[in-house]
Amino acid sequence: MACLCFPSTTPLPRFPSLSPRVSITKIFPSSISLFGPSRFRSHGVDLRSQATAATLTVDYRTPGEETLDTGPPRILLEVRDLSAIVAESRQEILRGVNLIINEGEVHAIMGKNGSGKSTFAKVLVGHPDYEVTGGTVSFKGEDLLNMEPEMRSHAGVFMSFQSPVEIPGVSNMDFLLMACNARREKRGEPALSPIEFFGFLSPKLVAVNMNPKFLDRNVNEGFSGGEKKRNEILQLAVLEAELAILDEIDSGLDVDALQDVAKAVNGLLTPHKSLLMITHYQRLLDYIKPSYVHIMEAGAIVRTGSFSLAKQLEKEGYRSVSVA
Ligand SMILES: Nc1ncnc2c1ncn2[C@@H]1O[C@H](COP(=O)(O)OP(=O)(O)OP(=O)(O)O)[C@@H](O)[C@H]1O
Repeated sequence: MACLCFPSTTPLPRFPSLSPRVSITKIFPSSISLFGPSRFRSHGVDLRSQATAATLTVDYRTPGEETLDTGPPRILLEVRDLSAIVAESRQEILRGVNLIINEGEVHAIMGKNGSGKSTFAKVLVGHPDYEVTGGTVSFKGEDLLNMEPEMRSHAGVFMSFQSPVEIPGVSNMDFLLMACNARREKRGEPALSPIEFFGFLSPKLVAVNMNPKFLDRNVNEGFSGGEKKRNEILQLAVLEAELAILDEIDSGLDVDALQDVAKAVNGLLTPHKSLLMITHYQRLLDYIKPSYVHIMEAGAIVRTGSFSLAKQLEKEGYRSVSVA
C-alpha cells in the first residue's frame, strides 16, 4: 500500500507498473484535480467534476471497493507464433498464430472452411490430436502449453466444441456438480453439496432458458443440436471460466435459441472474463459484440479489425479480406 499526494496542477498519473485493479480508498480534500477517463470514480462521484483543489491522497491496494483504471489492460491470453501439426499425419495446420486477448475483451475469429480455426481452439485446450511445434501460449501469465488439458480447464479455460460429446451413463447434474467442485477445489474453495449446488445452478438454468428436466438426463445424450449448445453455455456458467472459447456456438440454432444463447453468454461477461468466438456469420456478432474480429487464413491470423470487418466479409466475401 502506498500513499501519494499530488499538487493541484498535476494530472493524475497513470501507473503502468501497478495493477489496473488498484483502488482509491481515501481522498483528501474533497475536491481534486484529475485528468483521465470517465471511469475515474469514487463513491459514485466522477472525480473530474471536483477539479479545483490542492491535494489528492490515495491508498493503493488490491483489490478494493472502487476501481481506478490506471494502467494498460491486463493480458489474459498471449499467443506468440503458435505452430501445430496433426499428431498422427504430421500435417502442418497452424503456421504462426499471434493473438493477445485482454481481460474483458470479446474476440471473434472468422475464416474459410479449413483455415485452422477449430484446430487453433483445440490446441489451446490441449486436444491430443495435435502437437505443438513452435511458439508460446501464456494464460494469466502461466505457460498454458505446459499444462495438461484438465489443468487448463482448472486454470479457467473453457471450450465449447462444435459437436459437444455425449456421455452415456453420467447425468448432467452429476457431471456439472463434479466439474464445478473440481474447479472450486483448485481455487481453494469448499465443495458445494448437491443442495447448495442446485441453488447455485438454478439462476443459471433460467439464464440459458433451460428446462431443469435436462439435469436428470445423461450429458448431451439425445439432446437436439440447440439443446447441446445451451448445455455447453450452462457448463460455462457453472465453471465460471475466465476465457471461454466458443466454436461455432451459433451453428444449428434457430433464431430464438441463438438469442437465448447470446443473452446467456453476454450475461456471463464481466470486466475480467473474456470470450473467443469462432463463427462464420455476422449474425452471432450482432448479438455478442466483439471487441476485435480476426481473419484466419492458412493457419495464421492475417487480418484484425473491428466489427466492420465482419460486415465487410458478409457483404463482399472472403476475397475482400484475404491476403493470399
Ligand atoms: N485431426 C485431424 N486429422 C486430420 N486433419 C485434420 C485434423 N484436424 C484438422 N485437420 C485438417 O486441418 C485443416 C483445418 O481444420 P479446422 O477444423 O481447424 O478448420 P476450420 O477453419 O475450423 O474449418 P471449418 O470452418 O470448416 O470448421 C483442415 O484441412 C482439416 O481437414
